Amino acid sequence: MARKFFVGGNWKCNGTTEEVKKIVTTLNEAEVPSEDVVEVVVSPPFVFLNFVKSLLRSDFHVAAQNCWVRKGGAFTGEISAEMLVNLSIPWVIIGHSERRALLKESNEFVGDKVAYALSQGLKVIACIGETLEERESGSTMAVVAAQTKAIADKVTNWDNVVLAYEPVWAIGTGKVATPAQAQDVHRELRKWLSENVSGAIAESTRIIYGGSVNGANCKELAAQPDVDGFLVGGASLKPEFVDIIKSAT
Ligand SMILES: O=C(COP(=O)(O)O)NO
Repeated sequence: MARKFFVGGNWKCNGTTEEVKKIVTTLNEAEVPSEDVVEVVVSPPFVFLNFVKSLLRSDFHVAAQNCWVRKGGAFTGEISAEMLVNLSIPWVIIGHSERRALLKESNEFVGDKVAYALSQGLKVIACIGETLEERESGSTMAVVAAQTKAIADKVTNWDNVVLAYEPVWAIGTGKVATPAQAQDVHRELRKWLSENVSGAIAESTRIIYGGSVNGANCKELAAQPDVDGFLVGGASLKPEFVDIIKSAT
């Protein structure tokens, strides 16, 4: 079965009201393939989430950047899955390497967040990826397999999960993975899903790439058989994000 191409835009901790309006205007005016061909999900910072959702074209969708792992309450600073549901925010990014590094989010904690988000009916972009040190030591697959296992063990509905392979050494560095590097890991991840979950899930689950994707390198990456789309950081704040959406195959 064909997997629908997925292009996520992770705006991270960026934006002012004026900048957000400009980005949304560019997106709303973009001529891109229909949503039967490509699924587009942008993820503004929480403070702009509802604002963007109110302005964004109806064939594009929004995601929150992370959410709390259990019911809301006395968790100062956190955003609960229930709040996202209440605001009809359909997607959430979980397990981003910046959260794993800065806030020491463990594989287990990421798995718990995925489980809770799915239990509340949210769709999850679940992030994994190795550091440069881990790659150079030859432990890439061991690391991403452990990260994937911690997520897979808690997934109750694979239809609502997109797996984002984002090598930490490529995030924000301009050092994009080569198409071969990306395809190698994506193929191994799909094999892992087939051996540890099921052949059908392996076949249907979208595995997207993130890490210095831009308008110039997206086409070659998109042409790889196991690259089902992108999770774009810096370039999602620029007009070239439209070119990346157009790279949908
Ligand atoms: O973190 C990323 C990728 O960021 P860049 O595209 O800026 O490398 N996506 O979630």
